[in-house]
Amino acid sequence: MKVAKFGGSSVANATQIKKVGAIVKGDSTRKFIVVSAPGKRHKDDFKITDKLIELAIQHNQNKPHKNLVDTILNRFSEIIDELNIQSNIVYELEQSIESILNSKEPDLIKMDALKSLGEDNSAKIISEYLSSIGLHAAYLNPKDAGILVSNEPGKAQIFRESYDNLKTLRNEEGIFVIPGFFAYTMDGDLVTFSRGGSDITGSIVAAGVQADLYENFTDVDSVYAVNPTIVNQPKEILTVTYKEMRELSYAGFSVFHDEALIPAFKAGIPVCIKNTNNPNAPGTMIVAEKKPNEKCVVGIASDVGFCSLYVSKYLMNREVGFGRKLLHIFEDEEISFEHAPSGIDDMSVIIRQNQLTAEKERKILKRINDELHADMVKIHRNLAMVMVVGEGMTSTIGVAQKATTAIAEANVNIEMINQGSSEVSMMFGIQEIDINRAVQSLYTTFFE
Ligand SMILES: Nc1ncnc2c1ncn2[C@@H]1O[C@H](COP(=O)(O)OP(=O)(O)O)[C@@H](O)[C@H]1O
Ligand SMILES: N[C@@H](CC(=O)OP(=O)(O)O)C(=O)O
Repeated sequence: MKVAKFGGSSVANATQIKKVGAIVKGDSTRKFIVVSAPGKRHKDDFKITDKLIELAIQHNQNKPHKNLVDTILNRFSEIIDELNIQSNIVYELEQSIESILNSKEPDLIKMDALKSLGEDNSAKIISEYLSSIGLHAAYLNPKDAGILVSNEPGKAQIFRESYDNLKTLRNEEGIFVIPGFFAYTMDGDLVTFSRGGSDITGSIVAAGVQADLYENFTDVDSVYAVNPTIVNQPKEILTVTYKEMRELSYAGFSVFHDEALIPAFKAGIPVCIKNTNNPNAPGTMIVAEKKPNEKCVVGIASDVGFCSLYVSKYLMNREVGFGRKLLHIFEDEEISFEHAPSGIDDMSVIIRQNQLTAEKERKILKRINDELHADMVKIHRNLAMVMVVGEGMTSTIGVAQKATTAIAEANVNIEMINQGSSEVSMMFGIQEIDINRAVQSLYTTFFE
C-alpha cells in the first residue's frame, strides 16, 4: 500500500487535478492521498497559501482585504466548476474565512487557521472529484486521522502517539484524502507545520500506516543534482540516501522538505519523488543505503539569506565556556544558529539573516562586548551557503581540493568552509552575488 502526496503544482487547477485522478485510479494500492493547497499554475502565478497569509496580515493591520478574499474564493470556484462537481465548498470556505477573521483568538492562531484553509478545501474538492470518477474516496481531517502535534504555530512538531492512531486506518475500506500542512494539538487546537509542510504530513502518514512506499508527486521528473533554475537541464539523481537528501533539502533543494525525511526514515519507508505531469518517469528513490561504487558526490545545494557574526578574542581557546556564553546570547534572543565554525582565537555564528532584526542586532553586539569582552565583532551580511553533498565524500581523497579549485576558477572568494563530521557534506560560505557562478562551476567539476 502506498501514500501519495500531491504538491501545490499538482493541484493548482482542474487540469492538474484530473492528472491526479488518473494517477490514483491507475494504481489501486494508492490508498492514502495527501494534498497541498493550490499552488502556482505558471511561473508568475501565486500560491493560495501566500494569499491566505497576506489576508491574515492585512486583517491584523486593519487594512482592506476584500480583494484577497475574492481572489481565494475565485480560484476554488474555478477549480470546482471545471471539475464539474456539485458542492457547497466555496460558500463554506467564505463562512470559515469570515468566522476566523471575526474570532477573538490571538493573531498567531488566526494565521494558522487561515493558512490551513488552502489544504483543507483542496482535500475536500479532490475527494469529491475522485468519487465523481468512480473511486471510493473520502475526505479525512487530520484530527480524525489522529495526527497530534506540539503547540508551536507555524512550526509544529509531531507527537509519537500519531503513528499508532494512523495505524488503525490501515485496514479501513476505500481511499482517504488528507489535507497536508496542518494538524492538531492535544487540546484540539489547529496548528501548521513550517512552509512546504505537506511533505511532512505525507511522511507522517506513510510512517503511521506503514506504507510500502511514500510517493511525493511534484512538477519535475526527479530530483536533479543541482537546482534546475541555476543549471540548465542538470543530471537526474536516481537514488539518494535519506541522509544525503536531508542535507540537500536543508541546504536549498526546495523540492522536498528537510523535516519530511525523518518519519519515513525511522519507519524504514522508501520515498519516491515523481512527476504528476509525467508519472511514468521513474523519479528519484530515497533509500537507506547507498550502493557501493556510486558516485561520491550526489548533489550541490545552495541557499541565500545568511549572515555571519564573527567574534575574535585572543586566547579564546583557553577560556572555558566562551562558546556556550556566545550561543546563550543568541538563545536569549530566540535566534537559532545554522553553523558555528571556530578557530583558536575566533568563532563565527552563521544564522538566517531574517532572524536578525535591527533591535536584536544592537542587543547582541552590546552583550558580546560587555559580557564576553571580545577584541572584535563583525557582521557579514548577504552570504550564501553552498553545500557539496555525498555519503562517504569526506573519506574520498581530493574532493575538497576539487571543490575549492572549482570555486576559485569561478573567481569567487570563499568566506568560510565547514566540513561536517557526519561525512556527508562540505559547506562553503560565499557572497550571495557569486552564487550562480560558484554552483555552475562546481557542477561542471563534479558532474560533467
Ligand atoms: N535539485 C532540485 N531538483 C529538482 N527540483 C528542484 C531542485 N531544487 C529546486 N527545485 C525546485 O523545486 C520545485 C518543486 O518543488 P515545489 O515547488 O515545492 O513543488 P510542489 O508544488 O509539488 O510542492 C521544482 O519545480 C524546482 O524548481
Ligand atoms: N501550501 C503550503 C504547504 C505545502 O507543502 O505546499 P507545497 O506542496 O506547494 O510546497 C505552503 O505553501 O507552504
